[in-house]
Amino acid sequence: MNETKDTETAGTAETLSFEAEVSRLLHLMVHSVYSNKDIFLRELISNAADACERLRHLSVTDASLVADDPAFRILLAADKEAGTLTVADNGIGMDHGELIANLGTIARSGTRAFLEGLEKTEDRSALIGQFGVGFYASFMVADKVEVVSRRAGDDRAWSWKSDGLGTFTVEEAPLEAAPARGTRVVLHLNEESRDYAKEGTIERIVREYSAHVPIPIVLALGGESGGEGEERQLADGSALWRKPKSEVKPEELKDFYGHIGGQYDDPAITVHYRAEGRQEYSVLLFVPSSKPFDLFDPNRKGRVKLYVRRVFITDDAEILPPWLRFVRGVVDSDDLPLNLSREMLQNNPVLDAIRRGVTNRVISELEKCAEKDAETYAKVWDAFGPVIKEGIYEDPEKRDALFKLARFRTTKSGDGWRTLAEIVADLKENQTALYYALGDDLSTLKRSPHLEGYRARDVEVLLLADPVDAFWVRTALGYDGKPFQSVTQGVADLDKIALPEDEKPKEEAAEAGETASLVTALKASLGEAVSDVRASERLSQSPVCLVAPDLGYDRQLEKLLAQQEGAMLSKPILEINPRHAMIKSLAAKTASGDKAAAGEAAELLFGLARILDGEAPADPVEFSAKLTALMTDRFAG
Ligand SMILES: Nc1ncnc2c1ncn2[C@@H]1O[C@H](COP(=O)(O)OP(=O)(O)OP(=O)(O)O)[C@@H](O)[C@H]1O
Repeated sequence: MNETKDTETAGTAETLSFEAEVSRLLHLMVHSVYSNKDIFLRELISNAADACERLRHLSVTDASLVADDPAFRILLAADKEAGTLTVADNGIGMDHGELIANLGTIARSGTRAFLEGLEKTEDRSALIGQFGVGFYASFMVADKVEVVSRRAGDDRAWSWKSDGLGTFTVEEAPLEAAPARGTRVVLHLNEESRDYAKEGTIERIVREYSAHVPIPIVLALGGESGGEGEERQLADGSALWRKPKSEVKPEELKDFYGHIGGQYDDPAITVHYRAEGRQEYSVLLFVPSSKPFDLFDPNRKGRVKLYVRRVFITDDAEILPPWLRFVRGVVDSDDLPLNLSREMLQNNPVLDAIRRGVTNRVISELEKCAEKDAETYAKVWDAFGPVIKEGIYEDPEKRDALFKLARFRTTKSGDGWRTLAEIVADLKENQTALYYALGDDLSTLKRSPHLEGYRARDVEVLLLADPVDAFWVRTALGYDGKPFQSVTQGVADLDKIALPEDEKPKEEAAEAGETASLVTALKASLGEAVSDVRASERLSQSPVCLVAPDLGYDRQLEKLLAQQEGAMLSKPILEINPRHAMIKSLAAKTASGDKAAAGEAAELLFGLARILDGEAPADPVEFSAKLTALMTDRFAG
């Protein structure tokens, strides 16, 4: 942020610039990328409710903060004449520094990622509308926004103003013109948005999006904001999650999900229950149906809010493990103390029991969905599978349960998904391992030469293209007694699995003796570049491929570790296909004493194998010189 002035000066306004990314976001808002502008109000009401809940929590230890005005509420007021809409709360408020930091930069990682996502995606309309972008959404409907805020317990108030065009001003506000506590946001509606100054419109939007925020919402009738005028309550602020399941309607759940999840999609799974017994708590959680943008944010924080007897405590209690961080919602305990300290969050047996109970319940709800509603589950897996799989290696205790939930693309799945149980049920006779291929993307993986021999024998191979796959697959011992084995590592034990009759290679392999002389000649030529050269079982069409030694890591995993940790790549093994016509004649030539042929071909074969592995030949200049010479022989003259 580019502060032109950073001292707190009463009476004079400081003009500050928005952080560059906020300006980009505001530009999008002003040119309204959202087709549904109504959502701005939900964003402001959500902020107001959060501010009230944060103060309610602080007041547990300092009751004086709310002594003057103990009833939290959100007040909406519309003024048709002036074309303004006001959203006021008596929550925690913001001081000078907070106003600048919170309303001048982008605080949430999701919004930042949303912006990046928008720029990368061609089909913007599919993304827009599902995600809220917070306070800045105001600029879709307003050409000027004023915020006056007084932090609870402070004796100064501050005013923030902006037209959303690059800068904002902050100055001290006279106390008589500021709320006694909390924040007032006044939107000066633009020409096209005057409708939002009508009471009917406001009521409709609140009913649709915000009827279940846990703070009461009132509408001041006749444009009176904060005076003695008439008011109508639009929402009672009761805690939806505390109501018995049978009394809650699906629309109410969806509305609450919007508030708590910050998204506008429909939840795929709703988990609503009350735990009774040793610990008593209410749970209302949602599995979204689309991916939030900060799913892969490195801090991997969950978004489950912890309440104690309806008082919001924190969204930092890590109720669910990081691999369930996509779940949104509320857990409200009857037993925890209201003034939970940081230490207690970390070491509290009640909270630990809640964590265990809620995690197990979410897993079993996912299982239930997988069994009963494959279509919805496929959506959930599509969006969150890569995250759930993190649990396979982070939480060994949950591994079996997660293997049940896991779905895979395989050489036989097409666009569908296969479970490990299905794959195991279809193992071929004598197949002793579950084979997998690791890579960056599915379409390259599917065409990998390493799969040829497996395909020819109709052996199913898991295609693992998520970055997380490399990690769990090397720690998982196996499934149902079958180890996981990479198709690019070690000797492919394929000779024990029968080839279907009509798939048997029509041409016999080169004589073993001829192949052996070619192997020796290639080894001599390639020297230190490879750790070994050998005849391959796994190839049926391609002449060569590279594999990793039996011990150590799979080739893809090695590359990943080399990138991330600078680890050394081990020398690969070059496998040659003794049934390939070119290899056969090269072998025959070598065996009959033509040593030069193998020497000439070695560099080209090795280069080819590297290209098939997604790499450049070790010496691209040498490789292209040799290839050019060959092509000249073939095509010149
Ligand atoms: N009415 C308010 N009272 C107090 N603080 C507010 C208010 N509105 C916004 N803020 C502060 O400004 C910050 C930025 O708000 P914004 O709506 O852009 O994102 P956010 O609310 O943090 O996102 P999320 O809705 O995901 O929590 C908030 O985190 C909060 O600290």
